[in-house]
Amino acid sequence: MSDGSGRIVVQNLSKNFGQVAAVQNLSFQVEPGSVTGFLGPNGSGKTTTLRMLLGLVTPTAGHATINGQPFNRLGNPGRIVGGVLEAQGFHPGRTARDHLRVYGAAMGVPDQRADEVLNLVGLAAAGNRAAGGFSLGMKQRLALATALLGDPQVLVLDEPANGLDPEGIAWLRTFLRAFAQSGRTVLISSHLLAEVEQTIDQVVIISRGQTMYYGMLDDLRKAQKSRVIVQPADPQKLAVALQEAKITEVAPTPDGKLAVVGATVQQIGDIAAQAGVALYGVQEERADLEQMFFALTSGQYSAPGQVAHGQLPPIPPGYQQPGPPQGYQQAPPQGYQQQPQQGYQTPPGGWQQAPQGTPPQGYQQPQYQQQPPQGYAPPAQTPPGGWQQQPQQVQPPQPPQPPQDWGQPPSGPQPVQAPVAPPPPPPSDKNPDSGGPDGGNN
Ligand SMILES: Nc1ncnc2c1ncn2[C@@H]1O[C@H](COP(=O)(O)OP(=O)(O)OP(=O)(O)O)[C@@H](O)[C@H]1O
Repeated sequence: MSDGSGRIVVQNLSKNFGQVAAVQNLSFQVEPGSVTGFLGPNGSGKTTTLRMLLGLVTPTAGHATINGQPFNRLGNPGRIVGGVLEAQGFHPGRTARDHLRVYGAAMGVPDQRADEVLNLVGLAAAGNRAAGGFSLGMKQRLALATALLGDPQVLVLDEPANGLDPEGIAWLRTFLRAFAQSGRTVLISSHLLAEVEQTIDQVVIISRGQTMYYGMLDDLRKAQKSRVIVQPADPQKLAVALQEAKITEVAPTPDGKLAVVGATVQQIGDIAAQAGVALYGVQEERADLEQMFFALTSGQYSAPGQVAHGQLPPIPPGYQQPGPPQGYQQAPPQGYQQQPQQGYQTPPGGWQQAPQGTPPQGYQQPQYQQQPPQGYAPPAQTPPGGWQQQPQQVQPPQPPQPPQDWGQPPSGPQPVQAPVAPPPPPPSDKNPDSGGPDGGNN
């Protein structure tokens, strides 16, 4: 029996495709009134999880429920869940309006609902155009319109921002925030944190099918740390002086500077002065959220597998406390090798190692840049990789930036009149040519 809560529960969910463990023991919950981002690199298991949630793939173990029920036991799923797994499967010669009417009829909603949802997604002017001529962004909107036909309580969207231009992303953010503010539930996946950062409240980050972080985005923000890059006249002497002052997280940078964690600019300046070491430059750098994401998903770590809600992620590389956390493998990074200077002995314990390996495809390897990336215009959205330069002064962590559009009155989908009869096909399974939603792999 559906509990009507609008809650999504994923419990110890696993899926193997032969030898491929696509999803491993995944657990999280999405509450109504919130937007949860389901994030992970390509191939990390996002789509497989969403497919299990939408009843398109049979789990190997565990379960996923909406309103306390597996998808296939929801009485009229199209009225409860709107799902978009890919913006494909539209009949190319059919107009957007006709496409919606066909799906609406299967769901038992009146024809006029097609125009309502076209308006909701900003496609009113394109209702008479054939979907085959739509851009990717327009197809995303049409797919969303299809999911909204049944005026659902829950939205599950796989990479909804894919193909949208910046204006489209801003629009989607406003729409999803308003949808959630009207008391409904939103779960969206993405492989780009920056793309959804301003939209989501809660985040589930997965890598290789396993949970790396599950909790509020604000808590992840608070976990950001800063480090200070110092350019001393004598790096070795300063490193020793810092060690003696119990500041042990000190690492040489490839260009002969020192990266210091756990000390303020002032503390370092004082220690340098006492040690008689001249400083030619001091800059504070703050790890941005995207970099936390890289650190969590780069695959260099053995994954923790089960992470309780609110559990903070491991400290990103470069910010490790002395000694690697249990279960973690540290190795010298690519592009950031430990390079003791000539005649410059590495002090024992406290030399931190930075990230290893190549980032997942599509990602920029975070660099320990001394200069902000070219063209970087802070601060509305921090670009991937890179560190925010904060010369000389230690800045407190930046408060989360509310999206510009927050606070707008909810403008969610309008109620559908005359709920009707036969259980419609899942809206996500829109491709009549797919030969079955699971592609024979469930
Ligand atoms: N039907 C299938 N048969 C075999 N392997 C599959 C199948 N579906 C997914 N996989 C594998 O499961 C893993 C997770 O894939 P999935 O599509 O869920 O990842 P994803 O995070 O959604 O990736 P992307 O961001 O690229 O869409 C991958 O290794 C993928 O190759």
